[in-house]
Amino acid sequence: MHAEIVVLPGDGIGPEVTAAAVAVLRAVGERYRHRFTLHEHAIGGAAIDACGEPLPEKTLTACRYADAVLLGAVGGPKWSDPRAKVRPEQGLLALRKALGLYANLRPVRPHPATLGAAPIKPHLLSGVDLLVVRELTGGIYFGDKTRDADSASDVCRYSVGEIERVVRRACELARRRRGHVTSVDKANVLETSRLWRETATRVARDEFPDIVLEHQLVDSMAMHLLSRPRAFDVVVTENMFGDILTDEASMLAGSMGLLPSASLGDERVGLYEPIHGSAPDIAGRGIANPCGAILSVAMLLRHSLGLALEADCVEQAVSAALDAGVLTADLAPARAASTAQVTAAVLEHLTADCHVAELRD
Ligand SMILES: NC(=O)C1=CN([C@@H]2O[C@H](COP(=O)(O)OP(=O)(O)OC[C@H]3O[C@@H](n4cnc5c(N)ncnc54)[C@H](O)[C@@H]3O)[C@@H](O)[C@H]2O)C=CC1
Ligand SMILES: CC(C)CC(=O)C(=O)O
Ligand SMILES: [Mg+2]
Repeated sequence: MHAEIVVLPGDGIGPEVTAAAVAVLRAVGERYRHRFTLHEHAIGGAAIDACGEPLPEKTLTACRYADAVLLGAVGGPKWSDPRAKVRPEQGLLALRKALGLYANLRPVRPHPATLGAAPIKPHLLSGVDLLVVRELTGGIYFGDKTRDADSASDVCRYSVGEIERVVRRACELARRRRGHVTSVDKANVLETSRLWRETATRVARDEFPDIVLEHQLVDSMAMHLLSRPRAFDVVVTENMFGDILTDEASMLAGSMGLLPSASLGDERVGLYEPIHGSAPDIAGRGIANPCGAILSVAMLLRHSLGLALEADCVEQAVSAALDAGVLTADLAPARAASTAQVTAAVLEHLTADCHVAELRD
């Protein structure tokens, strides 16, 4: 197949992990004879430096016409002055909104080789397989903001339609999994959460009678995620709660650097990025974990290009590299491999022993 893919490396470790992901994408193209045409564009701080804005028109136009977008991360101290008029993060938020990517899928599946890196008892982690579906284009990140000398405000707003479509997406995904959805809100305090809960209940009852829906308040959910993570299948929640809970959930896997994501809407184009940020504390040292970015390539192949076998293959190659003990410093500080070494190990397994390869050849 032929696909046009826009690559947005961004800032900090963004370009480092994106280079790894692109190497894997190119290897998949060569191995299975697909023609992936890659177009690199600027976003975030890099775009502010190049042309004064975090999401240049040229970048947005390229993304609109692409089959998929692969992104690293944006932001960093260089652009974080509180008085700054433009911020790298605005570019990413604007891109998600412009492409209508309202459902952010963040799977969490601890790998046996990284259980030791998780600050959680291993017996709680075996069998954990959860999928957080985070609403991505509404809520407090997108509400009106005010600021004067001694006060500030951020408005959190959700419409029924915004809640319905993401809950529907979560229920559809649950149907292909274990049929259980946990909707997370703060309905004991927030009006937006009361609307969220009412809407989720109605959508599940009327359209998904086969799905078991439960509700959980976000504060206790933060605890349950760590104390009984096996209890969850699909978790659906609003934008900010999902952002925070998934960084927490990354500790089930052992590192923020391991988790991928797919941001989807109703159109074909999807945006694929690791859940982590630009990690300024380790940027430029060649030690970032590229697995979250590489696994985002697997999600891109599966969700935007319909290449499920190739996606499985990438996931198997990452698992094989982890099994072989090729781990970056976030997972194995005492015997750390570099970003390049982990990428090389993934590429080696991808071409050497991917069983899916034989199936298709
Ligand atoms: N999607 C995006 O582009 C996101 C951007 N950000 C931005 O990133 C910047 C830094 O934010 P932080 O709060 O420090 O969050 P962060 O996710 O960049 O880093 C948090 C911690 O995790 C570590 N870490 C993250 N990714 C890693 C990887 N692949 N390998 C090894 N270690 C990794 C970092 O070294 C750091 O100690 C900020 O400007 C923030 O706004 C934050 C989250 C998402
Ligand atoms: C705009 C981003 C910085 C928000 C975030 O932390 C994320 O999407 O994970
Ligand atoms: Mg985040």
